[in-house]
Amino acid sequence: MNKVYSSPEEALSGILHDDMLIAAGGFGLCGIPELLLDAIKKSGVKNLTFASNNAGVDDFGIGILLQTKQVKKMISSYVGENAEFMRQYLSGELELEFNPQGTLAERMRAGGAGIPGFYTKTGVGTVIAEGKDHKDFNGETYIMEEGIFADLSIVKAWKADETGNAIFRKTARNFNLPAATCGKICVMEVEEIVPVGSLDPDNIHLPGIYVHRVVQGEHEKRIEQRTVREA
Ligand SMILES: CC(=O)CC(=O)O
Repeated sequence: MNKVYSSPEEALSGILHDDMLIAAGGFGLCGIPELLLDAIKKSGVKNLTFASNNAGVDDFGIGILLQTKQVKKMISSYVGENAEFMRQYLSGELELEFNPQGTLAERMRAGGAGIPGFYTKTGVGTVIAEGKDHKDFNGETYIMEEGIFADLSIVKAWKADETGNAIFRKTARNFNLPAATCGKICVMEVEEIVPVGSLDPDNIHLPGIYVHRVVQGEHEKRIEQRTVREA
């Protein structure tokens, strides 16, 4: 089955609609599915909820969709370094569901594994715990967190074969992996698409069975060069 699409717009065709919950990979500014985000921006879909560790910066990552007011709600753990995010949140335009970072990763992993909820000690006694089910296990109190079941996953891999067996690079691996598994459909942009059989099966981080569509992405090195140029 050929999963390779010729453009980010093609890779998302027939999938996007208003009010979607989208799980997006990326950590800091690495491993961001930037071309797919750009295609979502161009599509004009709105009232989106994103589950993503961060909301990018003003002109990169999910930040570009905040500028166009296409995002209704963020489910995130780190929301710094984005002035428009701060403005929209403080003015009440943007909803925010704040999660401890490990809880967010586990919520995505749980959704990908079909697990609707789990108990964690993280957040007990803080605002995070307000309104959540509390339960004691072995004399310790835990709170229940819900798995994330997204309509769509968008992720960025370093290398993948044409069937979506993927390898992520360094820090870009942490959120891309669970984000990829918790959506009904996973669209992946890849820095380098290689022929089936050329990746060592022992080195695959994400089996292609989770990935529905693949599209050629750009090299992160380009971003490093831009950052150096702008510094
Ligand atoms: C510090 C972080 O959580 C990194 C990020 O911006 O995603």
